[in-house]
Amino acid sequence: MLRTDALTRLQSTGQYALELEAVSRHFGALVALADINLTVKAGERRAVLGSNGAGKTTLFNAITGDFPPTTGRVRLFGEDVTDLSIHERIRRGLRRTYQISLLFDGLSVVDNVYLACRGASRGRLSLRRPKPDDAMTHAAETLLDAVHLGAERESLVSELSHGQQRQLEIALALAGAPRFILFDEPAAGLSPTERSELIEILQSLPTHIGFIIIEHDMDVALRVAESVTMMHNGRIFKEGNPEEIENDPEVQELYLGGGHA
Ligand SMILES: Nc1ncnc2c1ncn2[C@@H]1O[C@H](COP(=O)(O)OP(=O)(O)OP(=O)(O)O)[C@@H](O)[C@H]1O
Repeated sequence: MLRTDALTRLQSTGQYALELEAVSRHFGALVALADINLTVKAGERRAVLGSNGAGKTTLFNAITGDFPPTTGRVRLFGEDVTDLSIHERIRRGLRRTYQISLLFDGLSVVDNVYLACRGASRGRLSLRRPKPDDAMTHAAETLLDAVHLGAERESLVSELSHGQQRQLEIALALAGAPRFILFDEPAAGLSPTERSELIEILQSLPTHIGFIIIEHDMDVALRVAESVTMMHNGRIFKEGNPEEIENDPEVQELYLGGGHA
């Protein structure tokens, strides 16, 4: 599962998975993102933290193309993708999970992942009925094991717990060889046990897959990330490793001690 060779190759080229250069996003008079400069190395795991309205989701939207930036450039693995569609960014290995569920409730767990694998493949428009030993079915099952849902393969999504549904969303994001994933608050609403499982799943992702995680749960964020970006009022106000961020007096004042829910 680990692709250390690929990771080493990427890192030795010094390639960035993501580069944001002077990215801003305005909604009318409101400046949701102001002059964001951010780089994330290939394979790096970064947490983006900040209070409500800090601009975290808008940042994700600018990266994916859901709401392109008002000004600035976005580069993915060295390629300028600012003017590319969401789908073209997905084809280049970018994935995202949302705060709201995008699962098909009436389908089985394995069918949800199968459809995601198929959607990410070249033959996605084929009407050919897949054979039972289809490589994509195998890929779907491998992904279910990676998110600890192998035993729930045939369950309907509607029968899963909230935590299991979040795990399934991670499996969907892993479909079709992603290179970089944006996780939007994957721990929201999880029980302590489900959080531990989530941490384990995120820590076990193949090492060549980098990610950014937006997370209000500091324990989850600081345990899965090696670097942290703090946002406030649409700006980056601090970057560091988890220990530096946790011990930073300004961060404690603004975020940890500031009554943030
Ligand atoms: N589509 C939109 N139209 C108008 N304003 C928006 C839109 N999306 C976000 N905003 C505003 O931009 C600012 C940043 O919002 P954003 O959702 O990015 O913050 P956030 O850090 O993700 O907050 P939260 O932690 O609550 O999800 C907020 O003031 C928000 O009201």
